[in-house]
Amino acid sequence: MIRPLVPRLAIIGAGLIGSSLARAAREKHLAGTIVVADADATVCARVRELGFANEVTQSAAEAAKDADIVIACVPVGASGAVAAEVGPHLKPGAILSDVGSVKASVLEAMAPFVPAHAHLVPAHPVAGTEFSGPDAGFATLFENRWCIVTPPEGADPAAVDRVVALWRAAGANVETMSAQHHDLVLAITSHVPHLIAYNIVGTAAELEETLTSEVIKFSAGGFRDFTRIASSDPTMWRDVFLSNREAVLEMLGRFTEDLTALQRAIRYGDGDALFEHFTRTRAIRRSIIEQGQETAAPDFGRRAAEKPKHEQS
Ligand SMILES: NC(=O)C1=CN([C@@H]2O[C@H](COP(=O)(O)OP(=O)(O)OC[C@H]3O[C@@H](n4cnc5c(N)ncnc54)[C@H](O)[C@@H]3O)[C@@H](O)[C@H]2O)C=CC1
Ligand SMILES: O=C(O)C(=O)Cc1ccc(O)cc1
Repeated sequence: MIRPLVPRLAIIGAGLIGSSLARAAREKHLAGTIVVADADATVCARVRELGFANEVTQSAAEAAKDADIVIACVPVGASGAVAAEVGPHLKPGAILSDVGSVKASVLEAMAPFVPAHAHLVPAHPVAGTEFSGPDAGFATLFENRWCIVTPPEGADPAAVDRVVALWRAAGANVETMSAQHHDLVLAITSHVPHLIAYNIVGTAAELEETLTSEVIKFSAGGFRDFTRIASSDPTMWRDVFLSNREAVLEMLGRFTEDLTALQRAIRYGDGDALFEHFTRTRAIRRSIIEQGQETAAPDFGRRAAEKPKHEQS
């Protein structure tokens, strides 16, 4: 029998990302044993019904015992608590990782709890949906998507290689960078766009009653896409903005300045400025499509086949 990539894989948090990773690991035979822990008893019961784990427990500590790789798949604000719980139970050579959308603060929160005989190798699969919970996951979520690995300075190269190998085997393309750089890039590519969506949908919801109902009735194209993003999990996104405060504020500052420039062009009827701006942004969209990361559909990076069944039309 071929030895699996990870003899014992522990996944802490069985929501969208944790359950997708467990499903991918199961379908692709990446782990000898998949142990799933979730603090929520209802989630544990559902994971047992769905059957993508070999063992299910409410105790992260129990799941971490004897595990080769432990991956925290919880909101970033809970990653320190998970590290504190599993840290004392990590065996020599074990790797603690995560999937959080923010990296520097997660590294800072988890590092103090990782014993000298274990390794901390954080990661972020840049793939997801607006849905949460164990039913929302699917095995192909990471297929041909990026996973960014952010090893701390002096990380053990063999431990980093094992995390990279796991994500590649789950279908992802992997790139390595510092946690700080990750947070700056993701602030503009993911965090600020989510904030814009939350904001515009909030603005529409607070218009006069008749106008709001027309917004809902005629919502198509742009606004409809924003409502999808703005329905993402409130706990997860609260934690993202509180954890990546500096980078988000930096990018929001630049965004606001550029928005003011567009506002001025509209006010003064500067068609050339608007045309030049829209031409530049169109080119960016085209280069994303050419790199094969996006379909032409306005769907924030997801291909139809990657959507959960209930979403496919
Ligand atoms: N949703 C998305 O599209 C993406 C999310 N991420 C990151 O993945 C992480 C998880 O996100 P989702 O899977 O969407 O969340 P989710 O809300 O679907 O699942 C999180 C699970 O963690 C459990 N949990 C919370 N605190 C816990 C604790 N202390 N111990 C054990 N279990 C605990 C919850 O009960 C829940 O079942 C977040 O850090 C998020 O930033 C990364 C990429 C995409
Ligand atoms: O649903 C979408 O469009 C997303 O953007 C999903 C997503 C959310 C958070 C991440 O850190 C990565 C991907």
